Amino acid sequence: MMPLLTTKGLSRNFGGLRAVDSVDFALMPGEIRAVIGPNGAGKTTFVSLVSGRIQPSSGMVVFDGADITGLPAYARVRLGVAYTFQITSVFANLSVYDNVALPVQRTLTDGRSKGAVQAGVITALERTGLADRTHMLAGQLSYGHQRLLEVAMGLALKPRLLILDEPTQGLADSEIDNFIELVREIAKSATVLLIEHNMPVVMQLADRITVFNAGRILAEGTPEQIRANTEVQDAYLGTTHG
Ligand SMILES: Nc1ncnc2c1ncn2[C@@H]1O[C@H](COP(=O)(O)OP(=O)(O)OP(=O)(O)O)[C@@H](O)[C@H]1O
Repeated sequence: MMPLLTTKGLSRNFGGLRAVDSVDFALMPGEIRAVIGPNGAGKTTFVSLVSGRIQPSSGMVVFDGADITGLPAYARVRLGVAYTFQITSVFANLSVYDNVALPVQRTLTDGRSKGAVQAGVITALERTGLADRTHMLAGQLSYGHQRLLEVAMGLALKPRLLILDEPTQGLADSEIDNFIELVREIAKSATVLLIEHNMPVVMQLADRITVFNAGRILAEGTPEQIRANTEVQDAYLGTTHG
């Protein structure tokens, strides 16, 4: 089987800092992959390079066999790479429905009819359990529901690869259980790449784990392999992440 996504020698500098340093990475179709690592390890920079939110200093990104290095984020969305927008991009004074519909209207210019857009938005809201809140203002949703709204915004783009950046941060335990079920459901039709700090979530959800440290991949493996890896435990010592 061919990987859905690969990176080769992917690097990104910020001034003198090499935030992502020559990363070779491969993701198989249908996988749920968790990216973990201490604060400042380069996780967000790495997934931002994959999504096209930022561009690399060197190296390449290949999606489904095509070199997508240099393509802007919206062009990658059209190919099937969606990144969940941080909560700051939820428009509090727009309806839940419009928050999901707008990214679709902005990025997918594949001649979809209004009805098809509408159906896609409703499906995404149903899958995330927000269908009975479509007309509420997004700002009236609870924090947990706003985080689900971000996922709905990504899902409505019908991604083949859905990238989630710390999706469970700030959720209550009961919300986290529902979230785990949601991601398993999403993974039936898409590949999922998530940055996650909540270790029980990572251990329950991930098929494989990639551990970043100082801009590089320190280790990669199944949850069992990563749990038993003393190098990984050492990398976390002295860091303050919860
Ligand atoms: N836009 C930027 N300008 C300058 N430095 C940056 C920028 N973005 C990230 N960095 C630096 O790059 C390094 C990696 O940051 P990044 O956010 O990718 O780490 P992370 O693993 O996602 O950390 P966290 O778990 O805290 O979110 C850090 O030292 C950070 O300060």
